[in-house]
Amino acid sequence: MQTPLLQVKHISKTYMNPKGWFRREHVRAIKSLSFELKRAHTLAVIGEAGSGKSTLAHLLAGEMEPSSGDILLHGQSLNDTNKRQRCMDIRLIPQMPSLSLNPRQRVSTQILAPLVQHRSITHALRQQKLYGTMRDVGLLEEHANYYPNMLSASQRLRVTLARAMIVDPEVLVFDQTLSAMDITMRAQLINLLTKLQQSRGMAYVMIGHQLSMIRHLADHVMVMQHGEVIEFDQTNNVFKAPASDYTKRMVYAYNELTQGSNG
Ligand SMILES: Nc1ncnc2c1ncn2[C@@H]1O[C@H](COP(=O)(O)OP(=O)(O)OP(=O)(O)O)[C@@H](O)[C@H]1O
Repeated sequence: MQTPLLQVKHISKTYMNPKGWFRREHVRAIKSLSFELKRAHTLAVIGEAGSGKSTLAHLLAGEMEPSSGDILLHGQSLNDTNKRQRCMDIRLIPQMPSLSLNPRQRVSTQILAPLVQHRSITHALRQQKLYGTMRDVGLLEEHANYYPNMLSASQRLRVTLARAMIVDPEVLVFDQTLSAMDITMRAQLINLLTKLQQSRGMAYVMIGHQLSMIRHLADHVMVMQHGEVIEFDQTNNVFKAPASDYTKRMVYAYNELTQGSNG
């Protein structure tokens, strides 16, 4: 059997919060969580506030280490991979992508930033990658010279996507990126992400509650509660027969909304 692209094995994360002068409060944000993700597949992660979704996103992206357990890419533990390579393999798209852009830097500088550390790459190859990636996400070459405030919200999102993709990642993690978007932007993004996944084979982990996006993009849905997985199934099954109370409520509200707007 083929090794899955991403394997998360019994990871846990405990935060130590200072409490008073000498005491520390232990917050177990994630407790023994495991899942697998294949190449060109999408996993949606949903759950109540404080269930550990963002912590999972940051652990996957290597922004902090799990307290225990292991994360493997192509069967190799990310602990054994050097930090820089790891950050290129799994890229995080933040909650408010526009805010992650520097208003005083040109688009080209920001997209190229993750590549700049690679001194071995020639100028010609860098430019080729820059324009190729911009084209892939639907930006024009002339946008390279723009500053972020000269672009629309949708174009700024494309810049953050291009910045993540310039190092050819295997996995993109979206940490509630889509929650603040309007319907038109979401529809554009669904098309773009589907196209990019087909052409590049990237896997996506999508954290958030946008059930319309999940329905269109996700192969599987994972539901978290108190740092644990309470439901994991194919997207169709979750929509047809949600198992947990949380998912039942979400799917019921979604059906009310969509059937209401159709009828
Ligand atoms: N940096 C931190 N230091 C201490 N505790 C934290 C930290 N980040 C998160 N927590 C705690 O860990 C738990 C999980 O938080 P997390 O943000 O991962 O959940 P979430 O599901 O993403 O929530 P939300 O949907 O509200 O963003 C919560 O109890 C939270 O208070």
